[in-house]
Amino acid sequence: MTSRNVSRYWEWGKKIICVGRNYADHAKELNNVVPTEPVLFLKTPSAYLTEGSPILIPKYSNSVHHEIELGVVIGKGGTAIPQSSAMQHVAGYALCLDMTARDVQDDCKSKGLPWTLAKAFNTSCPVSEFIPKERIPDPGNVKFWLKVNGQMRQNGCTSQMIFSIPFLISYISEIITLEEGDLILTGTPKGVSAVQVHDELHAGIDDVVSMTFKVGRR
Ligand SMILES: CC(=O)CC(=O)C(=O)O
Ligand SMILES: [Mg+2]
Repeated sequence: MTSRNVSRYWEWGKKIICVGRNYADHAKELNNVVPTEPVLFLKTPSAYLTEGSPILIPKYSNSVHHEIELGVVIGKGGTAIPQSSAMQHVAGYALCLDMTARDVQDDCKSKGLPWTLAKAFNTSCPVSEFIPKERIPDPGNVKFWLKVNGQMRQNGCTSQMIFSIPFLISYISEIITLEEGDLILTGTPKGVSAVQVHDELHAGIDDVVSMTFKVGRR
């Protein structure tokens, strides 16, 4: 049997589970209530994008926002994982973008409709190279940033998260069985804003990883 390499998890077609409103400063900038339970939504595997290909703004949106987030790559699956052993299920991390058609999301919210069109379109989940777990010894204190055309737009730290990574793994796995190769996007800090065609998005975790993506249109 050939063994698969988790560092190329995006080729496996597993789940992308996203946590929304996990940073109070971002919830407030969009006039959303700060949650007392995690807000979850999904992206499909066709949302994955790796460096070298452009983020494509869908035809039906005029306002696609960047949301820079820390992603957690699951290495060992499980259901109802206790918080105390949750980190044993992590293979590594990725810096991720949760590209969001904000105009469509606002419309869905006002009509009480799901966010699929706003969140799960093709290329809506650009990811960095895989970051092995050992390279981030304290995932509760990771500083990350995003620049658009050289200008700092988002600058956050996972210490600001409302729900910690072990809590999220435990909470999600009570509802949805986690599998090897799944990716959890842990939410974005404040500073989200619209991108334009030809913009260059450059993001990083200092001394760990950086990534660059151009923006195009379908
Ligand atoms: C309002 C949102 O789009 C929630 C979200 O994705 C987040 O990261 O927060
Ligand atoms: Mg997000």
